[in-house]
Amino acid sequence: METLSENACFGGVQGVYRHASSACKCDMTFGLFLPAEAKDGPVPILWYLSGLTCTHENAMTKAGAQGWAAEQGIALAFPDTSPRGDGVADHEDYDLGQGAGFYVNATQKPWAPHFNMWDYVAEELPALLVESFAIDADRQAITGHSMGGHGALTLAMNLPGRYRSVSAFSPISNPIGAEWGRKQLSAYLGDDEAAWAKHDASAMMKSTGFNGPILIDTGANDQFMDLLRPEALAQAIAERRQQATYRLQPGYDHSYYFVSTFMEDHITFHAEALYGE
Ligand SMILES: N[C@@H](CCC(=O)N[C@@H](CSC=O)C(=O)NCC(=O)O)C(=O)O
Repeated sequence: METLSENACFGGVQGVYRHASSACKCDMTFGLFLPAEAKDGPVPILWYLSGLTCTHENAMTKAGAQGWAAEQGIALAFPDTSPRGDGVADHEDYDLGQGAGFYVNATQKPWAPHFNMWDYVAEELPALLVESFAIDADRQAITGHSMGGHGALTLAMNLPGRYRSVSAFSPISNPIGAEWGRKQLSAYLGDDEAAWAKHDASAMMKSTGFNGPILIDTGANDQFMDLLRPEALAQAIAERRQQATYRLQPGYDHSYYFVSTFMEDHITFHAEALYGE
């Protein structure tokens, strides 16, 4: 693993690192914020999964998360959103290919050899972080924005016991029922929709749910509302009687101005779960 940068940040360190990924079969870059407490021993970690067009850098520089994480003594992981590089397939559309990995393991050409973001985020990167940094593997939580909110919710519901809490900012909530989802799931996973269900937060909520607290915020003025389909997930939460707080925030859109506004709430929410019994 190569250190690309390390900067003092709120008493801790904001680092950027690159490593050869076996899951994605290319070099991958990620950001990691370690609070001051990590000098004394392993700290809890909050994963932040980013949205379409993002790299590891967008949330790291725009979400305003480090100050709140430093107050709570929590590490923050910022993975990239897809494999990248000259030998990696891509598409001219901004919502397919590089920058749009959708947190699945692709089974279809030309994506299959590299687009394994599920394995990368669920297995490879956690193992690397626990091995290389002062991270407590037993205290993990996950959040994300838009495509990353979809990833956070589906990973949390598919991996019971892994994350103590899950939250999301304007998540893609029903990809089977919207163009932000059908396009990518058919490209990466093929036309058999049975393989899509584990990657649909509303379907997973109906079938499985989450054994822990959930917090979701979406801006009421979100310009992508019809693609996100929050109503499908809200209905599934209600039908399941799942423990959850689902808020529509008046006046807010899909941007990082919205994400940064509610970041304190989300980190406080995760801290309660990460430090509880
Ligand atoms: N290219 C489009 C839309 C891009 C966009 O809004 N991306 C969001 C995530 S959308 C869902 O996953 C984002 O986080 N962008 C990065 C940022 O720093 O804002 C357009 O430009 O309209």
